[in-house]
Amino acid sequence: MQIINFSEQNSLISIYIREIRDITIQNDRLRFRRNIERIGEIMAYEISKQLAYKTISVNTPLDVADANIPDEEIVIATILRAGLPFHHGMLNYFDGAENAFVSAYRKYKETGHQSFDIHIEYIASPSIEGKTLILTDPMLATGSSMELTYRALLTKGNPSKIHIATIIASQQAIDYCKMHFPEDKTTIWAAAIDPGLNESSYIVPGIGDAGDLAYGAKV
Ligand SMILES: O=P(O)(O)OC[C@H]1O[C@H](OP(=O)(O)OP(=O)(O)O)[C@H](O)[C@@H]1O
Ligand SMILES: O=c1cc[nH]c(=O)[nH]1
Ligand SMILES: [Mg+2]
Repeated sequence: MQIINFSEQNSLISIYIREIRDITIQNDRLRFRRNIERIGEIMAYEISKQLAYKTISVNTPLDVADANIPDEEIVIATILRAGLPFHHGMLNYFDGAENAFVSAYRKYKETGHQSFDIHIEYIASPSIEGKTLILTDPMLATGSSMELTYRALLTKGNPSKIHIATIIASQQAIDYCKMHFPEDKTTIWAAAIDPGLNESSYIVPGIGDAGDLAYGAKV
């Protein structure tokens, strides 16, 4: 399984990650969502370099030219709700992709946010049989939401390739995904990989609650 950690090299992504993390900047929701979207755009471009391509002919006003276009059918899947701006960024670049949406959220069992189950209640997806599945979620904390989403999507077919795209992953979630996704056809793309999780399974240092930062607190 290939793991690509963008924080190992400096790029524009470092600026956007800084703004997403910084408590003096991250509460500007418009900027927060747009930064996530921008990372989605850059990541889509990086993923596009790993696709298979075929050559077609196009008629220009003057002659015929060769053009290389992806030879893979792409489905971009996201996990509601924090995944939406990230998904949108990917879709800005893979504008011809099909789309899948899965709701996975933490249902806390008690106050104190210590103990929770992950609930999946909604899935809207095309067939993913033989296609390239890009799973997008800005936070990969324990990795459970990503795994359960993947399992839910397997009811729609077996993808030929899987790209897990995230903004911040914990090292624990990377190790978890290595155990629960097919080794030979999965690549993980992370803008940053953080060392820890706190007792509420939030990534440390992380960013806080991505869904709340993007869309406001929920009750
Ligand atoms: O790796 P995990 O431990 O499963 O945690 C990560 C999940 O938590 C966040 O969603 P959240 O449950 O906060 O829902 P929200 O998008 O509605 O805020 C995030 O977007 C992931 O889906
Ligand atoms: O750190 C975390 C973990 C789960 N969900 C988030 O939004 N942030
Ligand atoms: Mg949340």
